[in-house]
Amino acid sequence: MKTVQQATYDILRSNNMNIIFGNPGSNELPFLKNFPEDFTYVLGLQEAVVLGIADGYAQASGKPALVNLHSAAGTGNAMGALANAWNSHSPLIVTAGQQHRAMVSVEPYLTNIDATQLPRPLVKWSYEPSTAQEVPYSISRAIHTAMSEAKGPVYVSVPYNDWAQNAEAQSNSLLSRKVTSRRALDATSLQSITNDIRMAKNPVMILGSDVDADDANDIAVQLAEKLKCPVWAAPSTPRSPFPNKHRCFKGLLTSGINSISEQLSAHDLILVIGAPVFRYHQYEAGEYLPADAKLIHITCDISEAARAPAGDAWVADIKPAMLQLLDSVDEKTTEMPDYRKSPVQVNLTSPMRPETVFDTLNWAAPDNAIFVNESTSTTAEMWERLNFESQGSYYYAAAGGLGFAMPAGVGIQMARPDRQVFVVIGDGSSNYSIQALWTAAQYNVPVIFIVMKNGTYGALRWFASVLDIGDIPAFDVPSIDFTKIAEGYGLQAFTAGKPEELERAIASARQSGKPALIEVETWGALH
Ligand SMILES: Cc1ncc(Cn2c(C)c(CCOP(=O)(O)OP(=O)(O)O)sc2=O)c(N)n1
Ligand SMILES: [Ca+2]
Repeated sequence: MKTVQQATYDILRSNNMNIIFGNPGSNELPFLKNFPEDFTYVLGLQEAVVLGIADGYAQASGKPALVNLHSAAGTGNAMGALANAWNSHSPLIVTAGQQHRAMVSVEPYLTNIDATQLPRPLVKWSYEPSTAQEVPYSISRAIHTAMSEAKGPVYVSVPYNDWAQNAEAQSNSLLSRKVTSRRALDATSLQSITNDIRMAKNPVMILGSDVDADDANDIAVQLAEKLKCPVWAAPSTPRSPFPNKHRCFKGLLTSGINSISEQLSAHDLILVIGAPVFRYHQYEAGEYLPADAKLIHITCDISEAARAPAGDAWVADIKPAMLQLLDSVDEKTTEMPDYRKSPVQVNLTSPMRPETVFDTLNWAAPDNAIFVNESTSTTAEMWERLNFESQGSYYYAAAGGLGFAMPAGVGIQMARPDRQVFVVIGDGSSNYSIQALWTAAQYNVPVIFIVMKNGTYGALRWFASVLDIGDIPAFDVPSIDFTKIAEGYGLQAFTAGKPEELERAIASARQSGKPALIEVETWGALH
């Protein structure tokens, strides 16, 4: 007779989930007892790190990831990271240990009070099984829910005495289950969209992270070349849906209601695929669409479709829908868009400008490098100067929650050992989950962290100017030595003040095959 713990590990095995990302407390120990040889436990020193690593791993591998947190306190620490995972449709099965089933209602020490409420609304499903025998069924349901489009995190709270109970023999039926959801556009919808595209004189495509998540960037290129249309990445996109040096690519769409309408005012058809309409940032009054423009929205997420403020939406899985469009639209006879002007080389000043850092990094990085961005005031320059040419080459915090990039970089590098991962992060953002450096060192995950040290919360200074706030006492973050912090966590560290120093540090880090942190002093408010 299998225990609930053994039945659960069998379900994880049958779903090819043999890594557990976690940080344990006493409630989780029975789940980890006699830890199976064929599983790996990846320890993060704080739960935002744990969930961030799992998020990066799940996004870069396309596989569901199992997270194991400690009761309410652990779940609470992970909520910021969960907001990012929710917005990036990351398939995370977040489990948390609950107190002993016999005394939960008494609320003893380490109780996860009203456990299923805590992670809402940032999970697709949240459950605490009513009996120990339900646990394997709940874990199986959690995996298939997380993996069905739109993918997303789920939460299961498990009382710690459940794991040693006997599982139902018939729970073995869960091991062979496959749940597949691959929804294409029905014929009528496809016909309607194809007609609108045929009638359009000047279409534009806005692409989002779900294009990259569904491995459809190459289809996006074929579609853009067939339609001869410009392509923008959706505002604040957390992944790169299109090669950013392609002649059709025009950059990151702006993020104000009115500014977006102005930016797209020349177009009579706006085709949005794999992104919400839209992830606005600073509020601006104005029209959601340019006059006389029609918006067509194809998304895998029914909530994105329902909440959009304008346009017509179709819910379908991204790759199947794009293949149908590619097959059914007519080739346009207009001219192909021109390449964007190449960015000018910025004069070498000391300290380096971000542009100089990015040009140097782009030169030193291998072609299929992966960049994880959390240098919030330099995102535009990054999109201008780094190469996001291949699938899965760029990641960013989908809910804008800082503390994503360092752990996600570790998870992405674990998922993609064949590609070099660079985390490019501000000196402010570096403090939100810096404990990820320890996990990189301990598990020898050779990610390279580049800290852009301008001594200030640069993006907040920009936002303050937009909102006409003036100065506030919470802008500057001077006097942090990230090399000492990195060395304290067991990581090799370098400083770089000039391009040649940055090149040398990157080369040394890559030759070592070990993780490294490079602190780069860059131009900022304190200069
Ligand atoms: C968890 C969390 N806390 C605070 C913020 C607010 N915030 C903060 C504090 C930013 C400044 C980041 O500064 P940085 O040094 O990392 O990068 P830049 O100097 O390039 O802006 S950007 C931003 O949205 C946030 N997004 N997420
Ligand atoms: Ca900064």
